[in-house]
Amino acid sequence: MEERGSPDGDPSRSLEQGSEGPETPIQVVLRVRPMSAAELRRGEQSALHCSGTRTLQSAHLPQGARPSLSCTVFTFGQTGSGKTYTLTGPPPQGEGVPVPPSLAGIIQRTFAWLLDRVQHLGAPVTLRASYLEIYNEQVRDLLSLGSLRPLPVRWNKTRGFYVEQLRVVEFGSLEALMELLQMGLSRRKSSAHTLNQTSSRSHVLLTLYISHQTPQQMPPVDPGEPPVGGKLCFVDLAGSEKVTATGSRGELMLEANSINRSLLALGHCISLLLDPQRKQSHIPFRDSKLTKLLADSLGGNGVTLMVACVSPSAHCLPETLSTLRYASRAQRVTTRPLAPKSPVAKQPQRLETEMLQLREENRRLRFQLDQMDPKASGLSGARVAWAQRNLYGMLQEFMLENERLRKEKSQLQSSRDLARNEQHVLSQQVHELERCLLSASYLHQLDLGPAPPYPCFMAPAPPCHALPPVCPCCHLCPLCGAPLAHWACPRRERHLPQALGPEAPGGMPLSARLPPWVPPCSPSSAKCPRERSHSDWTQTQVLAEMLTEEEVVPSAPPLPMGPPNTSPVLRGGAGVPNLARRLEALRDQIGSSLRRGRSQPPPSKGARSPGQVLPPC
Ligand SMILES: Nc1ncnc2c1ncn2[C@@H]1O[C@H](COP(=O)(O)OP(=O)(O)OP(=O)(O)O)[C@@H](O)[C@H]1O
Repeated sequence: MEERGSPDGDPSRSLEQGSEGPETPIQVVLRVRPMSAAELRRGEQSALHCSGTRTLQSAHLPQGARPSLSCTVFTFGQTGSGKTYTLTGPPPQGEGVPVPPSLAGIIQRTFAWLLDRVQHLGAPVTLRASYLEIYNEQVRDLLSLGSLRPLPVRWNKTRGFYVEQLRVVEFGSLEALMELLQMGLSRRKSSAHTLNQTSSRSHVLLTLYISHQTPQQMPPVDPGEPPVGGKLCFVDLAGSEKVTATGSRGELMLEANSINRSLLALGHCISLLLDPQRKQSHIPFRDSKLTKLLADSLGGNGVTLMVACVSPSAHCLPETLSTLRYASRAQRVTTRPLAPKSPVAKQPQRLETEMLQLREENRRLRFQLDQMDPKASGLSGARVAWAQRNLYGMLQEFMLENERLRKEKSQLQSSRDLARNEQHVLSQQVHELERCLLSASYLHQLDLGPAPPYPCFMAPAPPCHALPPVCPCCHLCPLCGAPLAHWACPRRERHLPQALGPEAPGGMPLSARLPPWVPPCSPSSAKCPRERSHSDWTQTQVLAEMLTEEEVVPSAPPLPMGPPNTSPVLRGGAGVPNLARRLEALRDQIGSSLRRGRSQPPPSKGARSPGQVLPPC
């Protein structure tokens, strides 16, 4: 079931607003304009006499709708019946010629009264205005800075139906308002037809917004949204017309149809609002733009004044009677005037309830705060203190652990640097020893006899063999002249045949020759004869593996004095132990080679034995 009388049938919207007042009937007044010159010219007679109690007279026309809450004044009636005239008065007779106050329209009179009240009260009031027309079911902003273009009608809970992007202009004087009014009127769509030379072809809504706050104190929610406060809406409906009577054709006829359709929708809503039973149900305010924008006025939340305008002419009597029936129905519609929702305009009872709730909340929060106070006595206070101590303790622990981790990290870094240095030194030593060993083996193989103790063989440093081969014969050491193993020469393939010949003594290629300490291989052995490998020269499997092994880059050094629970990852890789093992193995190998060399008889005169060449490094 939809909310009673809610324009859009949304109950939540009604709940958001303040409490409703007593049901108030829509005020309807009748205004009969005098016979026009055209009517008199046509010889038409006046059909209405404003006398006695049978006819409501214009004398009851209010001096101005007193703006409180949301007020709507709208005029309705046949075309040419004087609706625009009633609201705005006669058009200006010329530049600077003021309209006599006695002829002023409702808008001028209302605004004059309003300004007077504002000045009298001395209250800071902001006045704004918007002005729109509904032409052929399109809403157009008459105060827009650009061209007239259709604007969408939206709806939300707080505002109800509203026109999006409608310009709202601030004004502060009657003259300023009249300027806005004239600007809007000049842009309003009007045409001439048989019954009215300046017939309005659109419904227009002039809305004045009255707020008690200055814009700085309370800016609107969005630029297009009118400020919170009172609202006065003046609606000048386009006149209903019989197309046959007005002789409208083409565009005029289309306009007339649109006007009549929207007036029909308005009449339908009013009929439904009249019936208390049907008022409970859905009111089709959405059927037209006009009913949407008048929904608040008719639906029950504002004060509404309807001015029925009729022509006295007998020629217009059927339309006049229709207007009177319309007015009669409308005055039975009741509304429940409601102040616009405002942050400061809450009801006293609601404020009192809120205050009590806030007091209770305040008391509860104070109690909770007391419970959290460490100085407070009792179990809760002790718990809080315990929690605080624990937190402090945890913080201290974190700090200590942080410090410990920092120290550990620094130790690991220095250990790593130390190990790297050690690895470097060991690498150099291994390198030198390998060279020494290979040179010695080669000399031994060539049977060159004992060699003088060349410095390069006596000590690891300087690493003369590590220098690039600059001598013409690259198999001799460029510094000391000691011969190098043939594979130690980077250009051995080019120089070896010249230096040593394609074959070494014995008719066997040098690379295939066995060193003298190698036991003769068995003829049945599949490996014999074969290309010599490093292992042939070193004769030690471990050494061969180590020499062919790729350099291991340690991920981290071992911890010399590492804590027992240190992660294995932090203890480092096997690079240094490998090098140390290689070094040790090389030393052993060199020693054993020397020993074997010494135990064998010298192969020829002047030949050097490896034992003589290579002292233990
Ligand atoms: N009270 C009045 N006194 C003198 N002239 C009036 C009065 N009311 C209306 N008129 C004149 O009657 C003519 C039609 O008035 P008006 O344009 O206000 O009618 P309307 O109902 O707004 O017409 P429409 O619906 O076609 O726009 C105008 O020339 C206007 O000056």
